[in-house]
Amino acid sequence: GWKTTSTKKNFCLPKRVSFIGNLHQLGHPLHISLCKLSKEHGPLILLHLGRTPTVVVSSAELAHEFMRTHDLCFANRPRLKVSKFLLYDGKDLPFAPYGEYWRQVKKLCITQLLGSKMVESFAPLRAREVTHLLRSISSVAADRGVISLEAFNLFTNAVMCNAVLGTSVSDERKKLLAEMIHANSVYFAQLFAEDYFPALWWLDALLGLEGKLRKHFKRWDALLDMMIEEHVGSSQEGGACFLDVLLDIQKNDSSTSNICLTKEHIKALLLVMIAAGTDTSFAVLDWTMSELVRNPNLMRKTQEEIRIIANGEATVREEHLSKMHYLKAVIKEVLRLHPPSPLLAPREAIRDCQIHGYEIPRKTRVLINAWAISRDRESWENPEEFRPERFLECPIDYKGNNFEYTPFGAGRRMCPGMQFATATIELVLANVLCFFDWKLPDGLREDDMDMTEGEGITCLRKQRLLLVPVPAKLK
Ligand code: HEM
Repeated sequence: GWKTTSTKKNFCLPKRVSFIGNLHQLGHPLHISLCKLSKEHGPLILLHLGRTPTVVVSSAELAHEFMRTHDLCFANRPRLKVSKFLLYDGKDLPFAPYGEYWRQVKKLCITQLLGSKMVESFAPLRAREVTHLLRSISSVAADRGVISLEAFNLFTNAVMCNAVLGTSVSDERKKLLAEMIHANSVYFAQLFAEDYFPALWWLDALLGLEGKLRKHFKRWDALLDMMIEEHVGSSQEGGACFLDVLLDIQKNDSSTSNICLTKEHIKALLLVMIAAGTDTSFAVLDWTMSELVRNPNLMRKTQEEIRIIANGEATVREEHLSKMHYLKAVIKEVLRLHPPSPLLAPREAIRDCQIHGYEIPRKTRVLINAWAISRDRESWENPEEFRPERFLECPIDYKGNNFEYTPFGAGRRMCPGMQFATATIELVLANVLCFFDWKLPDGLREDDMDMTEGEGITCLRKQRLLLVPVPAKLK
């Protein structure tokens, strides 16, 4: 049960109805409804989601407690039904329980798969996919047509798949993957009865949810088998991809690691890499284009910087990016107002822990509302305003040391894909903004843009943005 400590601090408990607890108070999107609750009840609230006690953290100071001071205590993830079914029961990385397997694979990601050297080695691949995207935008522009930002989703997917599998993916497969990744995101946001009322595990089956999840998993499993088979049977161009590294470890050929990987581990890891890397990076592109089109002055300022630095070259290259301070500030501001994972990923207390005098028992689930924190008036001036300049004026960044701003999380469970993601995002934005001007389709005004968020664990716009690309007149 919940105890208060000697200082007798009581948790802020929104009034709850017996049995369902606070589930009825939660709306969509979850981070916004939790933000409203925390405004009413304080930055640390305890919800009873069914039988699962869940703490919601909504201030920078408390985020620091959970992800820095007591990070080890909260380094576990809850064992959710969706990860049991879709991620081969936690054989992935994001939902792997805290322990030796997680530690080894995380190390592998940081030092090899997603480390600086590997990210650099993918530069030609990023350049190739950017050229491919620029060509498809050009052909739309030549017909004075409209392009859906879905094209940018296929781009992030292509970069990720290429890095994972070492080969290009057909357009047809890209579309299939984009659809399956979106379905994952929706399943991860879904409330399954078993997660909140373990005794009611059968209810998910009765409601047909479990059947759908199983079917979805079977499609993934077959696709992953096929991708591995195709990879093993083909000769590779270029350097090592993620799958090569994993297969080497499986054969025990690698001297750098002593993890024991089964085929299921490999499939789980491929699945999360492809999914975690695609949707989140696309979300940043989606919101950046939306915010810039809505703020034409900022769009102009961003383009001016890029065009001066690119200085008439045929493409913007990675060497140019380090000088593009305003573009980097735009991306930071997008990650502040629209963090792709607004509640980070759920954590679970490994043991009892005391935070600010509150006793938090083992197994309590923890949600860090990064969305609410990066819009908190305590930390940010005019937080609702899209103003990239704020990042030119302050040294705050997303590397996990500023707890008022943690779009990639912080501590042991922090995202290992940050560098991979920013390299991709910066390059593609610099290019599409350099070579095209972007307008809304006829009849739509900036003020009419629908900025509502859609469903799913990754926060994307509800409506795909449609834009008219116009080739830029470069001097
Ligand atoms: C803009 C893009 C991205 C954002 C905003 C993002 C955000 C996040 C967040 C918030 C977490 C949870 C952190 C926590 O619990 O403290 C996470 C975890 C993770 N991300 Fe990312 N991510 C992005 C791109 C990527 C990419 C490109 C990859 C790799 C392919 C990736 C792989 C992972 C993995 C494997 C984890 C789990 C880490 C663990 O549990 O130890 N992410 N990410």
